[in-house]
Amino acid sequence: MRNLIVFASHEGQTEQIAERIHRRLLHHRMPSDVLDVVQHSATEIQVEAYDAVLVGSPMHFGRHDPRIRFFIEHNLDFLNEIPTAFFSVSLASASKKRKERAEAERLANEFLQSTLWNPPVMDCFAGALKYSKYGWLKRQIMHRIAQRAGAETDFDQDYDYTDWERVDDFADRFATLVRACRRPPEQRPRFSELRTPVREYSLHRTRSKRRTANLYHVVANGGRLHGWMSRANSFRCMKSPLIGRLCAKRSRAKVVAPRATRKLIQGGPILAGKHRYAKPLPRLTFRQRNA
Ligand SMILES: Cc1cc2nc3c(=O)[nH]c(=O)nc-3n(C[C@H](O)[C@H](O)[C@H](O)COP(=O)(O)O)c2cc1C
Repeated sequence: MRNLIVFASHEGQTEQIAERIHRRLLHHRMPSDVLDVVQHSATEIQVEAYDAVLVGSPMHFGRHDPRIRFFIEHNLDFLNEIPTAFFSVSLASASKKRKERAEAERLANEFLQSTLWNPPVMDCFAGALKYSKYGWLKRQIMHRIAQRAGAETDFDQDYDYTDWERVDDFADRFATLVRACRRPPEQRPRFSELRTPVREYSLHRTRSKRRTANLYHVVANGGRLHGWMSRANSFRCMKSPLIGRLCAKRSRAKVVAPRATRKLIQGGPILAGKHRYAKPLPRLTFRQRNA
C-alpha cells in the first residue's frame, strides 16, 4: 500500500506541511511518495500506481496553484474513485477574524467545485510569512497584507502560523479513510498496465507552437506568408496575437519599398533585402487556397 502526496509551493510552507503529513502517515505504516508538481510534470506522475492521493496547494492572490488544478483535472476520473484528501494553505486561515477564515474555506471549496473533484477529507491550514524569501516587491505587498490582518510586520524574521497539531489530525483522518477503503491486491493495476508518461514539452509540441506563431504572422500580414520567421521571432509572436501583430507591423514598416516601386508591383507590400524585387505572390482562387 503506497500513498501519493502531491503539492505545489512557492516559499516552502506547503512543502513542509506535505513532509509533516508524510511523517505522520509513516506512524500509521503508510509509506508515501511526496512529489512537487513544479519539478514533476503532472502528466508524468503515474497516479494509478497509488492506493490513495493527497493534494496540497498554497493560495496566492486568492487563487490556488494552476499546476495543481491541471494535475487534478488530468487525473479527475481516477481521483474520484480512490480515497483522496485536499489541503489549502493561506494566510487568511491564520486570521483572527472568523470572516476571513471562512473566506479562505469558501475559496478552497470553490476551487474544488470548479475542478469537479470531491475529496472526502479537506482542510485549510494557516501558512507562513517568509520575509527572508521574498523579493523587495513581494515583501512590501506581504507587509501591507499582514498589517491589514493585524499580524506581525517585522521584516527581520519569518512567521510560521501553521497549527501542526491540526496537520497531524488531518493526516490521521486521511489514514482512517485509506484503511477503510483498502483495495484488494487483485484490483490494483500492475505497472506494466499503466500508461506511458507523456512529456509536456516535447519537440513535437515546440514545432507545432512555431507553426501557430507563423500563423499569427500570416494573419497579421493580411493572409500573406513572407517566408518563415526566425525562431526568436516566432516565440515573440507566440506570447500573444496582439504582440505578434505589432511585431509584424513593425517589420513591415521597415521593409516596405518606396512608393514608386510599390506602385509597379501588384499585391501589396514588398519585402526588403533579397526579396525586394521578387515577383508578387500569385493571387489564388478560393479553391486553390483551400486545397
Ligand atoms: C505573493 C503572495 C500572495 C499571496 N496571496 C495570498 C492571498 O491572496 N490570500 C491568502 O490568504 N494568502 C496569500 N498569501 C500567503 C500564502 O498563502 C502563504 O504565505 C503560504 O504560506 C504560502 O505557501 P507556500 O510557501 O507553500 O507558497 C500570499 C503570499 C504571497 C507571497
